[in-house]
Amino acid sequence: MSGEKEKSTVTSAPPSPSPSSVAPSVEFTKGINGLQKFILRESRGSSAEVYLYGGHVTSWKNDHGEELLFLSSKAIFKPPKAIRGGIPICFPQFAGHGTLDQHGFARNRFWAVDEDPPPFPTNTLNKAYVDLILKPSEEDMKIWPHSFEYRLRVALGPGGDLMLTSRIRNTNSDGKPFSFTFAYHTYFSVSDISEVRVEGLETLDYLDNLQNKERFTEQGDALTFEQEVDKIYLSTPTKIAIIDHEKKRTFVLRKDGLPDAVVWNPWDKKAKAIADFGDDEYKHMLCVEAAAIEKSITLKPGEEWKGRLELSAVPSSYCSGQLDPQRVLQGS
Ligand SMILES: O=P(O)(O)OC[C@H]1O[C@H](O)[C@H](O)[C@@H](O)[C@@H]1O
Repeated sequence: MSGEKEKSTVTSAPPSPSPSSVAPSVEFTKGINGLQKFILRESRGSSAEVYLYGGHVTSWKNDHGEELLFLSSKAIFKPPKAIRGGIPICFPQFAGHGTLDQHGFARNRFWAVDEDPPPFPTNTLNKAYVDLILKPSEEDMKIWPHSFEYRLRVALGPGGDLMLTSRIRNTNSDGKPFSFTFAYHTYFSVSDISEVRVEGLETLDYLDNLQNKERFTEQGDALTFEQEVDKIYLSTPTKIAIIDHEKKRTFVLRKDGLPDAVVWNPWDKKAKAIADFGDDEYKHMLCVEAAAIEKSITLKPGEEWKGRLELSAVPSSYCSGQLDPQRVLQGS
């Protein structure tokens, strides 16, 4: 199959702020190995790519065309392997927290375009966005016997902010509730992991996946990285920052409905053991994953859960300490 354009749609037509700008647009095309993807473009030049396979965001670029997400050079765009990098969706199970395969199955299913999504409360003016939907197949129901509708909207705002909204509804007709755990497994691209600091998680409790999920309390300082890390921070604030000193760039995560945050970097030894991950690539990535893990989400038939993640990348004149938990709680 060729990489030819199949269809092009403009989702909104805002007034042009300058003669050089173009309206936000959404293009449906073929990506790697002929897998279908959407390219979202906003008027100032930033863009994002979303594959139907996995409902997976694989690229997010700022208005200078710089890639902000890490995607492994060894990523395999071939089902049933999940794509290594970008934003895999972990649903209905995070990692091995249950009987399903690692991270559940949403990340390696083909999603469909949601042609007629229920209304969103958020304003879509000036945004390029796409709505996807995942419903379980008969095979899926054999391993997870529940009927659901998972709607995902991926939107790119005029400033280049990337927004993911998940709406998951229990559509069981047998009257049964279901429970799930969840994560937006975001791989951020960083210049050098040893130059990176994470703010917003200091002093919090976490479960350490490298120590039998034992519970510890983080020290008072911002997180820095010198070795493998795989921790689930609990009851985290709605804002977390990843400060990349070398790039002079700060990523800000804002999240809603997602109390936990996983921080993962495999470091050198584990990197070598992951087939679709380059030996040295751990130096250039950090996963900070907005999640709901410690307390699973339970939905009765007809109930819907919403989990939202908003990512922005700003120049690092960003003040250290801005995400002091107390100040975040006070809303400053
Ligand atoms: O290799 P994957 O199945 O994509 O998982 C990659 C990583 O995901 C999460 O961050 C988990 O906390 C890690 O334990 C796991 O190694």
